[in-house]
Amino acid sequence: MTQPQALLIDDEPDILELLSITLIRMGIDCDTAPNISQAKAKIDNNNYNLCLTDMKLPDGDGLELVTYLQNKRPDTPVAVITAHGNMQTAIEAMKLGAFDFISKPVDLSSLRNIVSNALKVKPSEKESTKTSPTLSQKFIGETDNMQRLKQLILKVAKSQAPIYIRGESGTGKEMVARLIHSNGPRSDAPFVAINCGAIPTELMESEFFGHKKGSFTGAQSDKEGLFKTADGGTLFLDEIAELPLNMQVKLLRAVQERSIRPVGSEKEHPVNVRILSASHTDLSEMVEKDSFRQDLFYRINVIEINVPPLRERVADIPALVDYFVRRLADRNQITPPSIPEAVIKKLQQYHFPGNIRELENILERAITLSLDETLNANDILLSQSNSSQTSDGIERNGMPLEDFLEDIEKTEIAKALEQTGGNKTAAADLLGISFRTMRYKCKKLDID
Ligand SMILES: Nc1ncnc2c1ncn2[C@@H]1O[C@H](COP(=O)(O)OP(=O)(O)OP(=O)(O)O)[C@@H](O)[C@H]1O
Repeated sequence: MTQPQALLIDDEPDILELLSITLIRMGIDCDTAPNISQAKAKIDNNNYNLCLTDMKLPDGDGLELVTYLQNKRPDTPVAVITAHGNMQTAIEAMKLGAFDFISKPVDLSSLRNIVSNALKVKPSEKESTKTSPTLSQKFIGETDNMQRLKQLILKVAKSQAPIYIRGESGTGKEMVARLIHSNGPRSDAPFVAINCGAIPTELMESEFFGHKKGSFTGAQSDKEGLFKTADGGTLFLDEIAELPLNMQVKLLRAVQERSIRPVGSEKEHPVNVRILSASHTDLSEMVEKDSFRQDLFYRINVIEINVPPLRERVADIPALVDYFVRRLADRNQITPPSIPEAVIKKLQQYHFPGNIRELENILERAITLSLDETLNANDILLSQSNSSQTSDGIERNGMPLEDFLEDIEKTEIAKALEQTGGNKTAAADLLGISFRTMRYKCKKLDID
């Protein structure tokens, strides 16, 4: 196998030497350039496996090279070297397509991580939505917006940029995060998902960063946090809007410094994780209301991905139904029932507040209850709980508004819990609220 080749661009000979020595020790051939014009000439004539560029060069800035490479050599990963603390330039470079960034003074172990991840990036001709098995077989959707989403997943999978995935409950945000991980250079390392709304506030810091034995009552032994578990891989922060403000500060620090400090420890530990996050609430609105930190939002939202609700891609319903029915039949060891057009029509007219997860649940219930070889439109039970008719026809009868609204809330929650067999997470999805809100409301309204 031929040795990989890297182009290093910096006007400071000492830095070029440090970078070269580190990369040569990793078995990489190094070529160097002191400015943008020489770098461009070399890029034109060589197909490098990796470029590393300083941001401040005598004849321009590194962003120009990032753009140049995106156009000329889109398969060559480029990482930028930024002045310490200059997060803004690093984020701008990643938005333009840089693979990752490293700040000065260059930390050699971070440099080695970035370089080895960059060398694992596969060129795009070998990766397309057709050839990626998980994308073509498990991520169902051929409508234009889903095709664009699949292309975007493959593109961002190659970079290390933090991604924020936005979409209603049950649209497939976690699936998108898993696909970004499995199609990228970290795919052999762990993917760790955390639901930020499901961790009790008092345990959050220890869950994220770990703790030392004896650091608080109940800490009977050292514990590794989720950042450490995800080391080398991806950490997926689901429902990030649920993070309390004090944890937002700590998360920002960990993301910025790329290191963590377990509760009760004096020492910082470097970690190498890619952060993906998701939420069904509008984080930018929360930033405006001061309930989400702007600096954290800016840091995690380098690239935003929107997952469309199911009602905006009804043309995908037949393929999704086919996929889920086969999967459910396989799981239950039965022959998949046939699906008449009337079933598809009924589903396509529904508004799916719980999106794909709700579709899956509806089909599961229908298959479990129906004993026929053909699913009947009557087997498809659709929730009324989110329809606009909910409070129509209900008389307030002089009841104070607050009590009246509580009554409605209680009824709707009870209905959703009944539909999901008492599963609070699924019921929260059906109602379009977070698990944490669900837990809070159940407690407040005295629902078991
Ligand atoms: N395009 C798709 N093709 C097939 N299955 C899908 C697709 N999108 C989502 N699913 C399935 O739908 C279910 C819900 O997806 P997922 O958990 O990723 O949604 P989510 O948006 O993260 O939900 P939540 O907001 O509750 O965290 C999962 O079982 C997932 O496998």
